[in-house]
Amino acid sequence: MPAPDSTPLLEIEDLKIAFQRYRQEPVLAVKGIDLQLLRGESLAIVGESGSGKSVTALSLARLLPEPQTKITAKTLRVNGHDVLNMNERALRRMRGKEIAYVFQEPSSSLNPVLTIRTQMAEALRLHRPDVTNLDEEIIQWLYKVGIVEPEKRLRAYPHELSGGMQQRVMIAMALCCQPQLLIADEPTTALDVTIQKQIIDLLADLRTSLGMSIVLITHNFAIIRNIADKVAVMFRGQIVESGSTEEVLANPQHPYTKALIACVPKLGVQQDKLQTIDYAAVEAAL
Ligand SMILES: Nc1ncnc2c1ncn2[C@@H]1O[C@H](COP(=O)(O)OP(=O)(O)OP(=O)(O)O)[C@@H](O)[C@H]1O
Repeated sequence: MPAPDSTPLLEIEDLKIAFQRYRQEPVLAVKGIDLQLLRGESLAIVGESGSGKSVTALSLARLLPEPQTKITAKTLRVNGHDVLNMNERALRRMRGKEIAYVFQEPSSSLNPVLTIRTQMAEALRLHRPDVTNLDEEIIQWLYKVGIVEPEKRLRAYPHELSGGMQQRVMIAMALCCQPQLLIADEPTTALDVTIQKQIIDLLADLRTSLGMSIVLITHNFAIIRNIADKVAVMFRGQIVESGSTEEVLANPQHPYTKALIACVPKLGVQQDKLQTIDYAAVEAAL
C-alpha cells in the first residue's frame, strides 16, 4: 500500500503583499506571514475587515491584479507548485482544478445570463474532460450540496434561486472539479443566521466526505469550531496568533484574539452592552 501523502498542501513563508499607488508609497497589506496546511487539514483565517485575509487567499492562485500588486515570499507553494514562478497557462490549469474559491457574493462567481447547467458544464469541460454525462454529473453535485429536485434546477438562471440556494450552487460549481483546496471567503456573511449554519455544516460534511482541505475566511469566531482544525488570527497584515482551533478558542493569548472571541454573543447569556475592541491594548501587544 502506498504511504499516505504527507507533503504540505500549503507552504507559506514570509508572504508580503503590496499595492502600488500612483505617485505614493505602496501600501503593505500583508506584512510577512507564515502558514502551513497539510492535505485534508482545514484552516480558518479570522480577523476584522481590512486585516488582509482576502488578499492573502487571492495571492495563493495569483488572482490579484498584476503588476499593481507585488507579491513576494520566501516560499509560496500550493499543492507542490511554486506559485510565484508559474506562467499564466499553468496558473489557469491550477485554478479550479487544484484550488477553488467560493466568495461571499454569488454575483462574483455566477453569471446572471447563463443557466446553472451552462456554467457548471463549462467548468467540467475545462477541468474534468473524463466526465461523459455532464447532466448526470451536475445533478449529482447539486444534490450533494442539498438542492432539492436538482434536475429541475439545471436550467434555472441564478436570479430564480434564493440567496442560500445560489450559495449552494457556487459551492457545487467549486467542488465539481474536485479541488484539493477550497477557499471559502466569508461564504455566509450575506445570508441569514439559519442558512449560515446550514452552509457551514454542509462545508464541514463535504470536507469529510471528499477529503479536501478548506481555508475558511471569516471575521466571525462563532462559526469556525466545527470546520477548522487550525486558526490563524490576522490583524493589520500580520498573523498575531495561530494554533489548533480548540486551543485558541479555549486559551487565547493575544489581546486581539481575546477581544474577537469576547465579541461572539453567547447563547443564554445576557449582555448589557456590545463588546468593543481595545485597540490600544492590541497595538501594545504587537
Ligand atoms: N486592489 C487593491 N488596491 C489597493 N489596496 C487594496 C486592494 N485590495 C485590497 N487592498 C487593501 O488591502 C488591505 C487588506 O484587504 P483585504 O480585502 O485582504 O482585507 P480583509 O481582511 O479580507 O477584509 P474584508 O473582510 O473586509 O474583506 C486593505 O487595507 C485593503 O484596502
